[in-house]
Amino acid sequence: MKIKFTKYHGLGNDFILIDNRNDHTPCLTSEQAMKLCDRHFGIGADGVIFVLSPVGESDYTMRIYNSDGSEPEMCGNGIRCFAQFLADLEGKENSNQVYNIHTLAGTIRPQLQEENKVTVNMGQPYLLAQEIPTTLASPQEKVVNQSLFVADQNWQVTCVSMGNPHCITFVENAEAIPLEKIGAEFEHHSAFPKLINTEFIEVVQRDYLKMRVWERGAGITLACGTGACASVVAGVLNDKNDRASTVELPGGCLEIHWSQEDNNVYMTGPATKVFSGQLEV
Ligand SMILES: N[C@@H](CCC[C@H](N)C(=O)O)C(=O)O
Repeated sequence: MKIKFTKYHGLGNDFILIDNRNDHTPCLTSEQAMKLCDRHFGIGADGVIFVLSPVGESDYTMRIYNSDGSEPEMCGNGIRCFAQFLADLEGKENSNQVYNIHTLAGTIRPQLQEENKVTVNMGQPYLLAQEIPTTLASPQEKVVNQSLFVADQNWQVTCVSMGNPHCITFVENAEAIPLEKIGAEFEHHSAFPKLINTEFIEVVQRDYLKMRVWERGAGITLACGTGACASVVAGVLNDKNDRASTVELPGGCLEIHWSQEDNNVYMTGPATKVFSGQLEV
């Protein structure tokens, strides 16, 4: 079977996009997706994203596999690439088109902006322990600045779900965190039944954060959109940063705003096409 694909990235968080608009289910298995993500034996990517037919009132459905073949509920950089891919497919590049995208985290609304940027209404953050999910507090409590023992030391963590789960730690120097050594230990900690994405945040000033991330199912990546949103929410809960903050990631900057008016989190950042090709599976 021959399948066309296009590769995009959002600040170096890279994805293989597949036009699957006529189907309800992905045309590749999770094992096939995992092979395509391999940086030596495949195309190389942090995930594979499928544009599927709509569910309910939505325009399209997004499904994604991480590079290890697991399926997350949502992907922030991925949904900007998804919107840009749709704009390219539909010839809407220079419009302010809004798409209603059905995801496993509910309906998410990306809007095209100028210069390949996309603003996404990422919806409301989930803060209760049962919603993350985590056993770090009783089900109806929030996990804010709570102690977690990982890799032989105590970390003060805050947990936020943007549809997918995040554990955020504020540190003096994000660069100094040995992510490659400790990231997997956070991801697989027994306090997180669905595993966890882990962010380390250095507050440079109240509206500017530096972030490094270990993603569930993908390891260290150059950027994580849901992680940047969750980190700004965590910073507000800990009175570390403003509701509107720039988050600098290894791959570049995202603008995040947790709106006081509607409680939704808005993310603005680029989505860049890399190349197109054809697979034979
Ligand atoms: N890179 C993404 C998040 C992708 C999903 C994540 N690895 C998970 O398993 O939850 C983003 O930009 O949000």
